Amino acid sequence: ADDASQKKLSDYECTHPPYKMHLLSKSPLVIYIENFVTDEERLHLQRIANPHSQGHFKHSAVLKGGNSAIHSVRTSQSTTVDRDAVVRCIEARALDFQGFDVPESHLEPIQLVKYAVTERYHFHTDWFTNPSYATVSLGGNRISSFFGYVKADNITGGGTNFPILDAPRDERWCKFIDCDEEYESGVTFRPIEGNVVYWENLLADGRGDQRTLHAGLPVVSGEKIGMNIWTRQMPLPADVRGD
Ligand SMILES: O=C(O)CCC(=O)C(=O)O
Ligand SMILES: [Fe+2]
Repeated sequence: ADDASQKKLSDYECTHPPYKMHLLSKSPLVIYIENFVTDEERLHLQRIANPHSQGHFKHSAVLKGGNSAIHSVRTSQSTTVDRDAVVRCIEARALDFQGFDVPESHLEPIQLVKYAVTERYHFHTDWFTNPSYATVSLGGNRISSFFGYVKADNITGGGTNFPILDAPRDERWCKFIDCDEEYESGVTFRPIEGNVVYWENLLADGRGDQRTLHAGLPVVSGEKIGMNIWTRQMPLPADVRGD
């Protein structure tokens, strides 16, 4: 099976799916994107995250600390994935989406996050609140985030809640956000495979935007695998990029 998937990878050609965007908020900028990650890519990510089915997921974050406005408690497990042709294709899409002129060197390695039943990620911001994590030599702060759903079949719970965002009123949003949530609870995105939420983390002056506070709500049943693609203000050190 490994040979088969290796062979398939050597014939692989990067093509981008016709994803569909919906503007959720102009300030902070939040864009919901349907079908940003294809089924083939999702299955590939699940496979490379679990090379020996034991999993490479760890309870410690890659860059831990500093990125918490309130709590950084995360019971989920995270891992980065090797930059193979499929991963590069997703990276290229994330760069193109941001207007073509973000250099590849500003992208952190794609991070996958896995949640079993009851696991969650408490309220936090993706931008580092501790300036020592966001120095020029470390690539500065995280200008933007893509959070996508790589695996979420038969899941209950596990939405992504942004408590400070205003919930949109049009019913067509109810496909993507939990419309049973109280208006005061902000916006909770449903975990829907292939879709991603994109947002900008920093204000125009470079300070972190508190309104991007969010949490991964506890998974009630099923398993969830999410994907983070973070873009920095400046190039990352080569060893962090893994080049
Ligand atoms: O799991 C989620 O819904 C959100 C995860 C998240 O915010 C993160 O990994 O930074
Ligand atoms: Fe986050």
